[in-house]
Amino acid sequence: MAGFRDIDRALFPIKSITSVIEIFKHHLERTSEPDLALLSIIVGAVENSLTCGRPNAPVQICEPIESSRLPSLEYHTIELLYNKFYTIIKGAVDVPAKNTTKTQYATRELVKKVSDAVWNTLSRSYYKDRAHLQSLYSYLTGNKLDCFGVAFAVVAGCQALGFTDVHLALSEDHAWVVFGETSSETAEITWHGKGNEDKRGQEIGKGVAARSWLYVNNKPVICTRAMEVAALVSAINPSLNATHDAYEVAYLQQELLWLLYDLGHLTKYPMAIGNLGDLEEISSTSGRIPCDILFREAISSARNYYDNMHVYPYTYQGGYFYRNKMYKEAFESWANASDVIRKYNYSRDDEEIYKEFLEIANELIPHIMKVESSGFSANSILKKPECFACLLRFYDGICQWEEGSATPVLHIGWAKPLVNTISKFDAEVRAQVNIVCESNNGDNKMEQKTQANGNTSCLNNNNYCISEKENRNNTDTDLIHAIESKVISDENSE
Ligand SMILES: CC1(C)CN=C(N2CCN(c3ncnc4sc(CCF)cc34)CC2)S1
Repeated sequence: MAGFRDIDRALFPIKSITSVIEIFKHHLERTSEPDLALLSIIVGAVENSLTCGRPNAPVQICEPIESSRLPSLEYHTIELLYNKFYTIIKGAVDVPAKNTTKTQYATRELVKKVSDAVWNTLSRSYYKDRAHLQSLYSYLTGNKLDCFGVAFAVVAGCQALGFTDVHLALSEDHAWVVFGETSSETAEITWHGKGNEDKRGQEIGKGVAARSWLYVNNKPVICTRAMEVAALVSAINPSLNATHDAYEVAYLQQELLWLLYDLGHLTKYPMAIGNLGDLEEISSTSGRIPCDILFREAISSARNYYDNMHVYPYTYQGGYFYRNKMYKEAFESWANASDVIRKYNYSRDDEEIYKEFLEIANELIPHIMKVESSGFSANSILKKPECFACLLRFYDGICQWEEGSATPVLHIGWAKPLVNTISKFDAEVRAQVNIVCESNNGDNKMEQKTQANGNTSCLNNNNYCISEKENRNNTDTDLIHAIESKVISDENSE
């Protein structure tokens, strides 16, 4: 058990954000094994005291934020919780006496036993999606964890038992572990979504599940210990209520993400870079790179390390452009997000990303069209063929996502906003978009990623073209044809 080092002890009682950052700095810079349980308990306690604390707690006003006093966190409080965690985990697993010479690797049974130890000490029934259920502080004081929190607790438990080979694996909406001498073993350790039977102990989806977005085509973020610290920092939730954040918690999260960024621990973690971008957009840190660069770095990370199989980096960027009324750029980001999802088959485990695309298609894009078609300006996106091309690429990606899937994606609720949007572009603008039909030799979707000019809308002798896959053998072709016939009939009526 790593336990408390003197330096940690010396930093107690924790009275300010700065001292929390000092403890993280020490663990990240001076140890090979940052203590996941300790760090999670500390940030969980700080988050809890500032977001779920007593409503009439004394509010410091006009204090410099980093030194604003926290409700003091005593060393013995944290030590009690830390030892409670170790006792729970140690009690559930009889680990063979440490063999000093041979490194002991975890087994599937060991991982399952640690998962059971956490699982069986959770409250009987509680609202699993509530905020502030991600930390070991929540687990140890309230017996409640969300699905990410269970996965994190299992990895922290394995670390406490001395298994340095057990690491967190993260997709965009799920978490599991890798372990063993070559980290090639995988195991489910938490549940996913609502009403799904958990698959704890099983290997990660090999079959049809492997082609769903949920498992990111076997390109998950495989964490180091420091990236597991980045995951717990990303999971910090500053929300006070539906409309307000506790700004001290947001500041702590932002400063810790910059600490991890500077140490290089976010390089292969697109979502953590995106989270930092969101925080910087809200409140930029002077002397730091701007948030739009962070969103671009997240995309580069996903393209360089995860074969461009992650969607969220593009929706982080698209959301930023949308909030800042950069609508042409937003369309490009969303079309690029759609180019990722088209490579997958839709499965019922993919609800989260389905909701993301539904909101873009049926809320955000219609809002943009409304705003753009109310004022008349020569610079309007309705005059830009490249915007029309991006929208077609966006919708086409969703159609292709559905192709070959057991579960349908599109329904009539999608068609109305879609046709409304398309028909806002005049015929002479639409005429400038060349739909180039590309023959693909019927490879399944994942292999198509290396197509000649891919799916990007490109400038081609003054026309904008998007590649269109031939031999669409799918009912959704009707949708494309419906759009085309609608667009053509408009032409005839003009
Ligand atoms: C563009 C967005 C809608 C904005 N926030 C997003 N997220 C917020 C932060 N998220 C995350 N941030 C860091 N690490 C992880 S690991 C994970 C899967 C469950 F373990 C999710 C997630 C999930 C995605 S995507």
